[in-house]
Amino acid sequence: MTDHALAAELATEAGRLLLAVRDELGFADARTLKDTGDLRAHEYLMAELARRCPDDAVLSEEGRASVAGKRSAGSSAAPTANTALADRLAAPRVWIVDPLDGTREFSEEGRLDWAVHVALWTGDRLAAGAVALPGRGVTLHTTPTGAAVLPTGPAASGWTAETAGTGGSAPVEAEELAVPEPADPGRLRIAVSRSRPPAFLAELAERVPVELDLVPIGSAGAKISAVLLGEVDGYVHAGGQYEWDSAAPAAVALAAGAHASRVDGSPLVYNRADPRLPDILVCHPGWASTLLTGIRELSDTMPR
Ligand SMILES: Nc1ncnc2c1ncn2[C@@H]1O[C@H](COP(=O)(O)O)[C@@H](OP(=O)(O)O)[C@H]1O
Ligand SMILES: [Mg+2]
Repeated sequence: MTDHALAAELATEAGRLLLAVRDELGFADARTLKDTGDLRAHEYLMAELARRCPDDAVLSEEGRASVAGKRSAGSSAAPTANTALADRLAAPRVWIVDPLDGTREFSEEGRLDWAVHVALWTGDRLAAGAVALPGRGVTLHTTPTGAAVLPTGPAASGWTAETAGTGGSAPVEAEELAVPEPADPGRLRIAVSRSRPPAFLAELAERVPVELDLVPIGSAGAKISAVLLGEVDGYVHAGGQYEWDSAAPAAVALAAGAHASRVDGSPLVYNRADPRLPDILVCHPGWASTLLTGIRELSDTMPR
């Protein structure tokens, strides 16, 4: 099985577990639902990666020392820890996973904007990535030819008993994903955080020669997927985020021909000692310079 197929399988299966957690616990106690979802998906991904890629390092949001006291419903176990820092920094292959991105939206009944992220960093690049959108029944992922795909057809909602573990080919027909041109070149729809939209975007809207419509969506993975699916034209975030929030969706976005960078235009770099990666811009490449120039002019007021 290729790294791409493995990433897609693990993200999809973790997503199924998360749907089962929603069914099991319901929405009455949001805190328990969020913690249980975070930890069940984390434990599944850690166990599968340890079994199937025992020599690889892993960086998961929920494997940090700072979440060691967190417990899921019905379990007394602490989360499985990430690869030790020195070993991770020296590792040629590092899986960077967010077991549940958009935790808040996961805990809100009816919302589909949450995701599972599985990415592979190989020292200087994102070598593979998958973003499962379990509520929508799809997983966007990279392929060995350097493309990005969205599986389609009857089995698109996941891997079946027949297709899992049968040598790495995609389980269903796959539609190649190519970041679409904005539908209306005079008006860009920009996805932003529901809870922490960057304040500078209002000012950016005054400076760029197009109208900006801000579209609040939860989860970095769901927002970047929305760009690739043509539901919005870009994603701008600043003020705080971590490597696991963007690694997998950035891998898919780059493979789909999108621009994905820091908001100063520099490349997204992963597997650093400090996993903070506070800002990101994803859009069609044709709009990158307009947005980057507008953001650069605001740089005095940008959050650091
Ligand atoms: N200012 C900030 N500081 C730290 N993390 C942030 C952040 N803004 C967004 N994030 C993280 O980025 C992800 C997407 O956020 P949002 O939906 O607000 O756009 C969320 O991940 P998790 O849900 O995995 O915690 C959220 O915690
Ligand atoms: Mg996240």
